[in-house]
Amino acid sequence: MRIRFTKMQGAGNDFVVLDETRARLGLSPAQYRFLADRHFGVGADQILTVRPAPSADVDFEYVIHNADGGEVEQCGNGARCFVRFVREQGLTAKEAVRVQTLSGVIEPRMDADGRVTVDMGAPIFELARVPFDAAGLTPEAAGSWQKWPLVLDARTNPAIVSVAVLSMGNPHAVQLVDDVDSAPVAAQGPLIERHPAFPKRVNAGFMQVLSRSHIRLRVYERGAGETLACGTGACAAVVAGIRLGLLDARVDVDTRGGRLTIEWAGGDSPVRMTGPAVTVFAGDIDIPDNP
Ligand SMILES: N[C@@H](CCC[C@H](N)C(=O)O)C(=O)O
Repeated sequence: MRIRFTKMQGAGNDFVVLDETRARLGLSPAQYRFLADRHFGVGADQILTVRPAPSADVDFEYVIHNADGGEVEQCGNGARCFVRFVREQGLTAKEAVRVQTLSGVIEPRMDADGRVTVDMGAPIFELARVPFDAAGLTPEAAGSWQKWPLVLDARTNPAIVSVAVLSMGNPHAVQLVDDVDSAPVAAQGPLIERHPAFPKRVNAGFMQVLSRSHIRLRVYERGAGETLACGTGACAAVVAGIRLGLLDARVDVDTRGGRLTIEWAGGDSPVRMTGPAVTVFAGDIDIPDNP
């Protein structure tokens, strides 16, 4: 099968974007993995698919697959690319689009300066909804909140890391580090991602606080490995930092791929994320039936 694709990136988190507004492509998990493959396919951290609105109160449906082929609930950097894509393809002229995702409705909006701001909805702290299984774990009080001590792996790496746990529609475990450059992202990331306390796996964030309005962040993403930036990871880290008493309501987040700005007023208010969204190139690719 030959398909048309667009390659996009937001702060270096890169995407293959597919238009299914007219017809479903019906790709299998193996075919998503093929598209994401950096040697045999196009190469991407996630595959984003645009589908027609499933109900009258939204403009589109936004479907997200990780590089490992698994479908997931949310992708923040992808949401910014999504609004640029639907406008550039002539699918809408709206500056703000309401988008149905697996985890609810979000609203990305084009800013006057070319960046995109997304209303990502409110963070979720109920452990069962993250989901996080705290059985046998004792929380440590921190700020107005709590952190959870996790033994990474009793056999191969018995180190204990202390993580804040929350969902931005997708699950996140955020830990504080002194220096993101020397943080053990490659060693700990896969162990946190698959820690048994997270039944749906988790995105593992490593946050260095520079001031109350500025952090540095690396994220080992579920289903994709370390990426140059993770939008929901940036939202989760800032929300965690605010609840831990370390950050103010507006924070610049420096990732390896660029800067995102995150705002959260607390409580049930939505998290707002601002950052870049760039079209890199478009093309056609032959996808094998059984890659
Ligand atoms: N890169 C994304 C997050 C993509 C999904 C994530 N890996 C998960 O499995 O939840 C972002 O910008 O938020």
